[in-house]
Amino acid sequence: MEEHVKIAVKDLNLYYKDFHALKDINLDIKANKITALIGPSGCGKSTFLRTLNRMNDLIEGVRIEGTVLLDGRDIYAPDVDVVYLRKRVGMVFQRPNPFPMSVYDNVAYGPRVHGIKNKRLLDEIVERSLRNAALWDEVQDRLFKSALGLSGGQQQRLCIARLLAVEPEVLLMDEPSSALDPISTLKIEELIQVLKKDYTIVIVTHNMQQAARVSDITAYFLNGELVEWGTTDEIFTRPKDQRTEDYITGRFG
Ligand SMILES: Nc1ncnc2c1ncn2[C@@H]1O[C@H](COP(=O)(O)OP(=O)(O)OP(=O)(O)O)[C@@H](O)[C@H]1O
Repeated sequence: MEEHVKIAVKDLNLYYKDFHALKDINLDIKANKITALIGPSGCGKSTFLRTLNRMNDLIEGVRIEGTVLLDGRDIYAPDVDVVYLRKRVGMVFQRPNPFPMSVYDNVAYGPRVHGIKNKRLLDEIVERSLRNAALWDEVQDRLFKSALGLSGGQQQRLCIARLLAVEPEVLLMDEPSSALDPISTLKIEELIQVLKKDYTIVIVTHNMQQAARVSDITAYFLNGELVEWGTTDEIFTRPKDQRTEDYITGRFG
């Protein structure tokens, strides 16, 4: 069966004023797979991730050329509703950033913004989202307490629950466990594995073991170029490009 390409990136270039940060990127992001973006610091992984839901639009002096097709439609077309795009393609950041409000209100925030007022429906969404983020058992007794009282790992899963509550299709994760301890990291990795059944996931990681453990597809970036991409198994055992080999064997980066 042909795999569905959820996001097709074609000839993508991005400039921060005069600085050419992404160079002719071509990549297919497959539905219900986990794609890991790896590469040394400053190679453009986060910049690339942000092009997938137009988060770079918020940065002054950014110019983008090329196309990013989500289910075949260009997300940079002039008629695209960016708020709706970011609901479909949501993002989790490096540091957990819950809102300074209760656990419940954090998760209900998105659905409320999208017009859901019914209390029973909101209760259902909050519980389902927290369960799907593997957090329900730990917070069901403190739903109305501040989210800022949760541990870092719990806060990050809360941010994932907040994202799931608006029913996205693609989850972008920018080093989601880099601020967490090893046990919380493991929980996030297990969660990501479960979520791929229902979502398409793109994860930036500094940690090559993490990429090898969690992802199906790996893309190696260097100096704004996508050097190569393929199945994680291929990239880690039979890379085609010497530069990839140097990086994954730890000779560089
Ligand atoms: N807002 C900005 N304005 C100008 N240059 C930027 C901006 N954001 C990033 N850059 C530059 O673009 C390049 C790619 O940065 P990016 O953050 O995407 O890399 P990265 O691979 O995610 O790095 P890291 O792993 O350190 O987070 C870097 O040279 C960076 O300095």
